[in-house]
Amino acid sequence: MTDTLATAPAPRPDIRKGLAGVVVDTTAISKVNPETNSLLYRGYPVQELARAKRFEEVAYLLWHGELPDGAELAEFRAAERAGRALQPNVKAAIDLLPTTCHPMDVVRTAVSVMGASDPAAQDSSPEANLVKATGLFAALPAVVAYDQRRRRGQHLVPPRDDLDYSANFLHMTFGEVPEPVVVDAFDVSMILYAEHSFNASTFTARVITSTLSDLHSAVVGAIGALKGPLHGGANEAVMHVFDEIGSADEVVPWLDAALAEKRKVMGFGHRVYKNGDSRVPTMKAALDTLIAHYDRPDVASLYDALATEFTARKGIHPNLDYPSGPAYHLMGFDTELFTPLFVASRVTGWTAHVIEQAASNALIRPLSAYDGVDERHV
Ligand SMILES: CC(=O)SCCNC(=O)CCNC(=O)[C@H](O)C(C)(C)COP(=O)(O)OP(=O)(O)OC[C@H]1O[C@@H](n2cnc3c(N)ncnc32)[C@H](O)[C@@H]1OP(=O)(O)O
Ligand SMILES: O=C([O-])CC(=O)C(=O)O
Repeated sequence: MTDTLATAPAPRPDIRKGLAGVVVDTTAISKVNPETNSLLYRGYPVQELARAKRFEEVAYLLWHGELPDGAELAEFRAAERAGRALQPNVKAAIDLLPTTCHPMDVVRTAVSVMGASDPAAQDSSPEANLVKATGLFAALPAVVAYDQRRRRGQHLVPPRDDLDYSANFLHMTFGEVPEPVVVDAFDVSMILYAEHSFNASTFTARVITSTLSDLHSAVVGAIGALKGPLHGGANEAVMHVFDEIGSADEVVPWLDAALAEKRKVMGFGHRVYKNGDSRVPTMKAALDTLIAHYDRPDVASLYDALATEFTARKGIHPNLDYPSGPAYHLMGFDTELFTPLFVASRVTGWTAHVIEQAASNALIRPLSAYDGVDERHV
C-alpha cells in the first residue's frame, strides 16, 4: 500500500500553452474587451482618439494618463521636435549594416546604440524613463525613414520643425509632404498601433523590466518579439500575400491551395479577439480614403475578396495588420518597412508598460513541468 502511494504519478499541472487565457497582472494603460469588441486607452475608445486627436496627444495620454492641455502639448511637441534628427553615431551604426538585412534588425540595432550612448542609461527612475521614452518616440521616425532611403540609394532627409509628427515622418521618408488625406491616414495607423495590453512584445518588455534591466534593453527585446509574423511581422506578410495572389479573381484558387497546405493566412486571427479586431473598421476606413485618393479599386477588390472568402470558410476575422499592410503600401513604403512603422508607434505603449511595471515590480518567472528523461548518472 505504501509502495503504491510512493510511485503514483504526480498530478499533471494545469499548463496553459502560450499563457492563453492567463491573467498575469493588472494594467491601467489599456483595456481590450473582446466581448464588446472595444479598446480603451486610459479609458478613451481608440476610435474616438483616432477621429479627434493626433498621435502626439495619444502618446502623451499613454504615458501621463491624461490628454495634454494646450501648454502641456506645446511643451511635449517641442521636446519631440528637438529629438528628431538622426544622431551621427546612430547613422554610422546603420551605415555599417548591410541593406540585405531586415529593417527590423536596423531598428533594433539603432535602439541598442541609443541606449549604449545614453548617459542616463542605468537610471530607471520614472522621470528618467519618461525622458528616454520621449527620446525614442522622437528619434525612431528618422531611423525608419533613413533606412528606407538608403536601401533605395537616396540621401538622408533632415527633419522639418514646422511639421507635426506624422507629416514630418512622411517628409523624412519621401522627401516631400503628401496630401493631408495621406498624412491623416498615417496618423490614424500610428494611433491604432500604439498600445494593446499584454501582447507578446509588450509582455517581453515587461519581463525584461522585471529583472530591473533598463528601458532601452526592454525596447530592444520588444522589437525582437514584434518582428515575428505571428505578431507585428504580419503587416509585412499581408502584403506578400497580396502580391502572391495578384488580383481578386485569383483569391479562390489561392485560398484552396493555401488551406490544403494548412498555411496560416497572415492578417487574420487574434489571440484575444475572436469576433473581429476592434481597430479594423477605423483602419479600413483610412485604407478606403487612400484607395480613393490613389484611385486603386484593384486593392479594394482584392482586400474584400480575401476577407470575405477566408472569413466565410474559417470563421476567422481580419486583424489590424490586414488593412495596415495595403495602406502602407499605397503610401509608398517598401514592404519590409511596415513592421518598423509598427515599432515607431508601439514604442509609446511599450515604454508606458516599462514605467508601469517598474512602479509595481515583481520578477516575472513562471514555472515549468519537467518532461525530460528521468534522473540518471554519468
Ligand atoms: C498586431 C498583431 O499582432 S495581430 C496578429 C497578427 N498575426 C497574424 O495575422 C498571423 C496569422 N494569425 C495567427 O497565426 C493566429 O490567428 C494568432 C497567432 C494571431 C492567434 O492565434 P492563437 O490564439 O494562438 O490561435 P491558434 O493559432 O491556435 O488558432 C486556432 C485555430 O485557428 C487557426 N487559425 C488561426 N489563425 C489562422 C490564420 N490566420 N490562418 C489560418 N488558420 C488560422 C489555427 O490554425 C488553429 O486551427 P486548429 O485549431 O485547427 O489547429
Ligand atoms: O494583442 C495582441 O496579441 C496582438 C495585437 O493585436 C497587438 O499587439 O496590437
